[in-house]
Amino acid sequence: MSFITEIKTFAALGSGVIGSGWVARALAHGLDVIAWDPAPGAEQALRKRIANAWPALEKQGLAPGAAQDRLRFVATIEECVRDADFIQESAPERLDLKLDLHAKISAAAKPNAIIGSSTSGLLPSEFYESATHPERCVVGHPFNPVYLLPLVEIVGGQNTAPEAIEAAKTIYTALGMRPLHVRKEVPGFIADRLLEALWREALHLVNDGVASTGEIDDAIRFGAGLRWSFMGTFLTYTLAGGDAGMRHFMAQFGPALKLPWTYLPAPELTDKLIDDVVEGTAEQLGERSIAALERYRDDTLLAVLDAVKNSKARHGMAFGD
Ligand SMILES: NC(=O)C1=CN([C@@H]2O[C@H](COP(=O)(O)OP(=O)(O)OC[C@H]3O[C@@H](n4cnc5c(N)ncnc54)[C@H](O)[C@@H]3O)[C@@H](O)[C@H]2O)C=CC1
Ligand SMILES: C[N+](C)(C)CC(=O)CC(=O)[O-]
Repeated sequence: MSFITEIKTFAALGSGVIGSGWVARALAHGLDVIAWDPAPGAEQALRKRIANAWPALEKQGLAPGAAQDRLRFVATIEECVRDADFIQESAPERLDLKLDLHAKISAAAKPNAIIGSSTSGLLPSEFYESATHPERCVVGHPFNPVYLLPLVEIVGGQNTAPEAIEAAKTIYTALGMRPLHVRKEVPGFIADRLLEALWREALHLVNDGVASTGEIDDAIRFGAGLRWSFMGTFLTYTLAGGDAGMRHFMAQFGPALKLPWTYLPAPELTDKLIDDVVEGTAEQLGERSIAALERYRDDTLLAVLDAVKNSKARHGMAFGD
C-alpha cells in the first residue's frame, strides 16, 4: 500500500483552538492550506488566531515561502479535501459528529491521502467505522499550542494499515513534530490518560478546599513542571532513588501508592466546584486578555524549547532523544 507522504496541500476541517493551531503549523512549514469550518465567522476567527501565533512562528523560523495568505477558506467539506495531500480533522469531540464527518471526508478525498483526527481520546475503530479506505485513517493527537509543541500521538484503528502509521510518522515529522506511536488502541491514549489523572486530583484539591487553582498551578510550575520539559517521571524518579536508583525508589515510595494519597474517581462537577475553578482562574488571568496570555505562553515555550535543545546538544543528544 502506498500513501502520499510528500505533502504540498494540507486540509484542515474544524478551525477552533486545535484546527487553527494545525493551520498555523502547516502554513509556517510552507504548505498551501485549505480550511473548512461550519460556524459563522469561522474564517475571520481563524485568520485572527493565526496572526496571533505568527510572531512566535517567525521567531522559531519560517520555511521558505511560508505565508499566512496561503490559506484558502472554503464552503464545503468536498472542496476542502478533494485536492489535499493530507487531511487533519479537528471537529468537536463527539463520536456521532466525527463518524458522520469522516464518512464524508474520506468519500471525497484522494484514496491514498492520509487522514488524521485530532481527537483527544475517542477510538479510531469507532469513528472511522464508515470511512472509505479506512486503511489510511489514523489519530494524530496534538498538544496545545499545536504550532509549537512537538508531540503528536499516532493511533491506528482495527482497519489502519501499518504503512499508514509509517506514512503519518513521515508527514508529522516533516511538519516539525515528534510522533509517538500508541501501539494499543485505548481511550485517552498515553498522554491524556496521564494529564486526566492530574486534572482529576487538582479538581479534588479545589473541591476539598485544600488549595486554590493558583496555588495548585504554583505547585506544578515551580516544581515538577520545570523538570518535565526535559525529563519524564520514570527517569526523574530513578534519580530520586539516589545511587541505588529505581529499585530503592520503588521500595521507599511504592507503598504510598496504596495509602492512598490520591482519589481515582472524579469529583462531582457541582455548580460550586465549577464556580470556584472559573473564579480562581479568572483571578489568575487578571487584566490580561487570552491573546496576551497566549503570546506570553508562546514566547516562554520557545525559550524553554531552545534551552532544552541547546543543553541536549552540549550532552551529545538530539532534540528528539
Ligand atoms: N482543546 C484542546 O486542548 C485539545 C483538543 N483536541 C481535540 O481537537 C478537536 C477539536 O477541539 P478544539 O479545537 O478544542 O474545539 P473547538 O471547540 O475550539 O473547535 C471546534 C471547531 O469545530 C467546528 N465544528 C463544529 N461542527 C463541526 C463539524 N461538523 N465539522 C467540522 N467542524 C465543526 C466548530 O465551529 C469549531 O470551530 C477535538 O477532537 C479535541 O478532542 C486535541 C488536543 C488538545
Ligand atoms: C483537555 N484535553 C484532553 C483536550 C487536552 C489534550 O488533549 C491535550 C493537551 O493539549 O493537553
